[in-house]
Amino acid sequence: MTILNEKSNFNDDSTRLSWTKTQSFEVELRNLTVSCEIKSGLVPLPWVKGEKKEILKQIDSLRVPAGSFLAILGTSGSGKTTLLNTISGRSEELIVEGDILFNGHKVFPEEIRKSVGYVLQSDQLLPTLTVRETLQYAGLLRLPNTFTKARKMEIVEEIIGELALRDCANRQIGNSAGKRGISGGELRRVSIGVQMLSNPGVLYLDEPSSGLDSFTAHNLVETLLSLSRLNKTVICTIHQPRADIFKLFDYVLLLSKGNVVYYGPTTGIVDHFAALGYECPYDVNPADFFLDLITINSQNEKVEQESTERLGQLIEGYKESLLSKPSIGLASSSAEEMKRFVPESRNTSFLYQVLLLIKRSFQHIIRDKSLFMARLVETILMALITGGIFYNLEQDIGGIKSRIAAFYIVVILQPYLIIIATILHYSEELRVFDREHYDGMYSSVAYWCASKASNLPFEIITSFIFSSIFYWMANLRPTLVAFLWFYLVLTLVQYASASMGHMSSSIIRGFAGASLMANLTMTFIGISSGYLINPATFPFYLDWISYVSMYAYAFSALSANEFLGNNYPCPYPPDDIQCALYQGDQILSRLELRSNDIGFNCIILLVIATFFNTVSFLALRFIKYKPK
Ligand SMILES: Nc1ncnc2c1ncn2[C@@H]1O[C@H](COP(=O)(O)OP(=O)(O)OP(=O)(O)O)[C@@H](O)[C@H]1O
Repeated sequence: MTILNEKSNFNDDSTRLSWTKTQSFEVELRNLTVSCEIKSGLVPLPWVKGEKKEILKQIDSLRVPAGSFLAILGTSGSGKTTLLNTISGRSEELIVEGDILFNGHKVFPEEIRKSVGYVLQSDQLLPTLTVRETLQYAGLLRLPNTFTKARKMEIVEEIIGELALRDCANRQIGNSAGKRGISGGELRRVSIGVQMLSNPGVLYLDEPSSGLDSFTAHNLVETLLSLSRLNKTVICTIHQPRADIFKLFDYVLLLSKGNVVYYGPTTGIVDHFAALGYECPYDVNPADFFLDLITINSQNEKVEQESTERLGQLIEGYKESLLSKPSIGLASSSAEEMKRFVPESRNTSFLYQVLLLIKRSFQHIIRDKSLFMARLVETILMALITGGIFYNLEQDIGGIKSRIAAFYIVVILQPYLIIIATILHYSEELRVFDREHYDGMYSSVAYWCASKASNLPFEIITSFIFSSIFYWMANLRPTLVAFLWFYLVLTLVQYASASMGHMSSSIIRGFAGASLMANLTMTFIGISSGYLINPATFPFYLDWISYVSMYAYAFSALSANEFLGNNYPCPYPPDDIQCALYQGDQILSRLELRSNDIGFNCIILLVIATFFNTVSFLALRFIKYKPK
């Protein structure tokens, strides 16, 4: 592993951040108790107090020396993730009592989050970027702006080398939805690299080896050991490690039912349990042996009682041992390392974040071939199909009726597909946003601006393609001005629809929930377009829908564009009453639209899109989704 041999050469005395000057933290827990509130009832009411349930019970005098490697082990539900989240400042929903100290100073969740790295159990990365690009974007956003771009890239290359990612540096990340990419172990290392780029004093990892084969898991844990030797305190939770992996940890914390059963050097665990009467057989993996010992077996009452008694005895045994007493058996930090911790502020300017995120989002959209091609092919196919159905419309009564039907189809169908594509796109991208925003890489405002700007060109292009094919195939009003209005209206309704998709995704994460919300909204406002039901006939309590329906305004604009002042050849004598059926203004008045003013309808479409955009902005800003 290169990391052990290669000391970084990117010192920069002008900045706090450089590898050799990394401030590593000793992590100390004093009287730490973590509980949650369990509320009864079908719908938990915020003002009703629930029952308090302790998840972690009084963890005291637990010190993890700076630059060491600690593994938190325990049975399922023992509280490993809760502990990791608490000491990394990520347990907002829990009641935390007691103190967390970094280098002897009490720190609060906000401060902790800014100074540590947290590698989630699942890798939230954009699948279309290469390993190198992923780390470069993270470097550009996380490294201090006192570094030049060239220097940031140098640091990224160093990390790629340290994490043994050179062979796959130019390969795309990929995803489980069919996009081939790098292996699971490489994926984990990229996630670690992203966190390393904030130069954290402590690196936390939740089940870093889950889903990896044992060889890859061993390599990964070796990498983590190497990082700790670079003066990073590394703390991870892990499930049943192999014996050769177990040996790599400096310290082990054994948890069962929220109690500490052992905390101390890995080398001392066998002797500690032997002293309590539980000798680990030489041919058994110590991790398996100790985990079995601390598991409550509920197969039947008798064994459950036995295992509960044994666990109680082991917890007491630990409490009475020297290991549970402060500073016994553990190295303490030097005076230099006990310096007051200063939280890092965000490194880049707002404009820089927006421009970088726009570039990245463009890359992602263009490279997401399935979605990009689906959007393009779908637009062309939809234009050809609808153009084919309404091909070369006659100037007679049938043709006039078909024109009205065509406008309804155009304002509903194409935007509907846009909504689905938008939600599909954001359901993936927002998972990455949640992680990066939580990590403090950029502001939600910067992300919102970038996502709006990067998607707009695609709305403009796809609606141009659709309009160019459909308009002339259907034989609509044959003037350039009328075509341009048609294109503008279609662009605006598509933009408003995409904004609605974005809004749904910003409020509800995940494709299923967001598309359900968007579909319901769309069905509701779609019926009031003015084609299926005349808005003037709506019952009073539904009257408002047509005022907020983008489809109603788009339908009005397209109808006005076609019929206003446009008379079709009447087959009857000019003074025949039936000729009114061929006069555009008469047709419009029978449609009883909200407004025949195309410009006014376009402005309202913009207002509706702005409303959706404002809601998505507020949702991204104020609804916090904790990354998983
Ligand atoms: N926010 C919460 N609200 C209610 N209960 C919670 C909450 N967080 C954790 N718990 C409960 O606390 C216990 C410990 O959970 P935790 O996820 O920390 O365990 P774990 O050791 O990481 O388990 P596993 O290995 O299965 O992931 C579980 O019983 C869990 O249901």
